[in-house]
Amino acid sequence: MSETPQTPPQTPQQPSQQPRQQAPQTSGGPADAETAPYSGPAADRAAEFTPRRVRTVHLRRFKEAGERFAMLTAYDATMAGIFDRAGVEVLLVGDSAANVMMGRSTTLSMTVEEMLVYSRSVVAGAERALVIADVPFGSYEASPQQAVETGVRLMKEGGVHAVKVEGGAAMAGHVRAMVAAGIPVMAHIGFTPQSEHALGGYRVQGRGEAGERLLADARALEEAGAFSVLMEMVPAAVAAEVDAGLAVPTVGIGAGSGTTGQVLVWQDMLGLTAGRKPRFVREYADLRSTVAEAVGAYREDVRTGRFPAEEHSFDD
Ligand SMILES: Nc1nc(=O)c2c([nH]1)NC[C@@H]1CN(c3ccc(C(=O)N[C@@H](CCC(=O)O)C(=O)O)cc3)CN21
Ligand SMILES: CC(C)C(=O)C(=O)O
Ligand SMILES: [Mg+2]
Repeated sequence: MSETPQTPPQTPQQPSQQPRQQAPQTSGGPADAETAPYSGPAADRAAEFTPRRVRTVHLRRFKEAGERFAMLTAYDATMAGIFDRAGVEVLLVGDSAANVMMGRSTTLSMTVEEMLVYSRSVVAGAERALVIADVPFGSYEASPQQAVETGVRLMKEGGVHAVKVEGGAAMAGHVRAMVAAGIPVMAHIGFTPQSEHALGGYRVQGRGEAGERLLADARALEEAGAFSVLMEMVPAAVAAEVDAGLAVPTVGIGAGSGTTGQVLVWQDMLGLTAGRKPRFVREYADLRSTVAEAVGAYREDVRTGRFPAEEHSFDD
């Protein structure tokens, strides 16, 4: 078990026939903010091979180069901008917004309209990351045509670059139709929160014989044209086997370290989520305490008249 990694994410070298993107900047300044998504010597080297915009083809190159990429949820422009500049390759506008943004107990009530608002916000804040939106429960399952219509709306009105669809081989026809319509699709298998009630709660999927089915689902979705397969709460060995059995990159959450990428909900990762945390969460900060202390200090300053001070006030 390693400690919190301090090094910035590495980006795999692109094939030599690819034109190099922007040369790394050596001085600070506004140009750096556009070309170098994170700072430090390793970042300067990586910037040479870092695309201006991460695309699905780059995620495939991570896998081919034996590299890993990071994905994080985002729901607003401010945080999306910070994550984007920190070098996170993929931003997911997750239907987890129903939980962490709207305080609901499940993702089932998320609507396409709500997803469009969050999507536009994240797209506005991200310059380099690939932005993917979850397709909400009830907006795609009925038919491949319904899935295409919702996917088109998320791209056309939400501005996202790709979508994520929950479900196994049963959704392969839907994925095929979406891909044919020009909608890049990430498939989501294993524990699929939209099916919480059908699955009987928050449970690890793919244990024992179910591991074979998981691999068959992943293969069917890859064959249908999914550019990536995400696995949630799957035994690490099964997830590694699925990754090895596919050409497309995989993403894991509670699926061990054998996937190409990893994803977490940002409020979990930064220590904002109250209460019991899923086993797969590592807290990289304690923002709950940081925010509570800062807000407490602000309130105290207001009460005692220490804020605002002269420098915050205007002369006549
Ligand atoms: N804040 C947040 N984080 C998430 O990771 C997340 C959401 N919301 N909302 C949508 C889905 C739901 N997810 C969840 C939520 C809870 C567990 C959970 O309680 N897991 C337990 C039990 C697992 C078991 O042993 O079967 C765990 O300890 O991991 C897992 C996934 C993942 N997604
Ligand atoms: C947990 C991730 C994979 C997700 O689907 C979401 O945030 O909605
Ligand atoms: Mg989701």
